[in-house]
Amino acid sequence: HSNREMWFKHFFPPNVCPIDAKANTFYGIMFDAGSTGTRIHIYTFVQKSPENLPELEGEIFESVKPGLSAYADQPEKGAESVKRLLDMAIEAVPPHLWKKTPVVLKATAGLRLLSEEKAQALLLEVREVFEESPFLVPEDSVSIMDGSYEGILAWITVNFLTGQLSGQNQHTVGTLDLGGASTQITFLPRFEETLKETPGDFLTSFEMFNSTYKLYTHSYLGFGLKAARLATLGALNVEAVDGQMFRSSCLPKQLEAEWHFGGVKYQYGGNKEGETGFKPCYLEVLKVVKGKLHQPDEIRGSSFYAFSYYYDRAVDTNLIDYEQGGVLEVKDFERKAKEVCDNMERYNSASPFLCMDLTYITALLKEGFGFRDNTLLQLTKKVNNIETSWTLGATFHLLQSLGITH
Ligand SMILES: O=c1[nH]cnc2c1ncn2[C@@H]1O[C@H](COP(=O)(O)OP(=O)(O)O)[C@@H](O)[C@H]1O
Ligand SMILES: [Ca+2]
Repeated sequence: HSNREMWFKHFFPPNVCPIDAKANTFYGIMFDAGSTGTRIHIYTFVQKSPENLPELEGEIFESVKPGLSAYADQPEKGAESVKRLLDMAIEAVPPHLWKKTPVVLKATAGLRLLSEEKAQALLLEVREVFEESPFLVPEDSVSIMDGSYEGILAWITVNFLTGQLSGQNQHTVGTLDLGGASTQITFLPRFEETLKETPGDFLTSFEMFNSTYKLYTHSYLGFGLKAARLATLGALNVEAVDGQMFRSSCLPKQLEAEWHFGGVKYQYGGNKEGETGFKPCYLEVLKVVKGKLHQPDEIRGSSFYAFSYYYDRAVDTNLIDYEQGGVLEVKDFERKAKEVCDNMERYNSASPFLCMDLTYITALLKEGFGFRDNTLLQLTKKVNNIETSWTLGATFHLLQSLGITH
């Protein structure tokens, strides 16, 4: 007897308990093949009555590094990393539900940046792993996700978890996701002006939970934190990186090191002779973002939920607590960037990229999206113990398309 059945029996005498909790439990498995890692999210739902929406009961989460794109030339090995995670689902889902439990993998910017041929080879190998598993493999179960969906689905997740998608007075919140290779901004415009001023391909209508939302969303490929490092170093889209040394004023003066990303090896280092510190670093980073992003006026006055690398770098610099998260202003990132960049020796034990990363986040928020210094950012990793990731929104969408929910 599960805890849930005990919980029901607390309210109903055993003979009139209206729901067999076990018979109404179902699962969904969603893989996030990100540019820096692959993650499995196993969600448990309970349908308490046929009229109501199913309730999310819990999540099992596990991740591996590196991401699939690091296996660009060894697709079988990439698929093996997926199989190791899928084995967890075999343990977590009761055998009699395997056949009814859908498994889907969606890849993001890491695979978008690979050649079509290499990306397809990886996806094919993963599909074979899925076909050999006991789970339900829907059509198109393994694919590269469209960037606009990445933003929308994360927005659905956050607004579902914070209770904004149910009930009458909906005060939805905008979301900011900063991945390794791409970044997304998504919000529900409130002003007619915003809809008028926004390019058509930044607006997407989306139906979920019997409502239609016309969302502002865009995914900027190449503007993730790690892609931005390469852009700042001048190493993005460079053909022959071998033997080249990429230098930046955002790195410790004496540093010389190697870095692997997306299956490519880069050599990088500090400005041995020249300047280092926040000022020259900010100018370098500015070249990467200035004039490259659409700036909707409406966001200047609103607050946003921010996660992924916004969260990680805020934790690394003690701006927030790892477990609790917290509320920051845009200027807090700038203050930290100055502190780290102007005292690089002191922060040398952390990542050598800490100064560059914080400076990029500052420039992206201020000069990229056009946020104010005092714009509030709610830094969140989990809400009610569920990861804030597009994967939950994607699972709702999947269950809806399979007719499991409405
Ligand atoms: O389930 C999750 N919950 C919270 N953060 C996550 C989750 N999955 C990935 N992240 C964060 O996303 C960032 C990595 O981005 P990712 O590898 O997904 O690149 P991409 O989105 O550009 O493909 C890291 O900050 C990592 O902590
Ligand atoms: Ca991601």
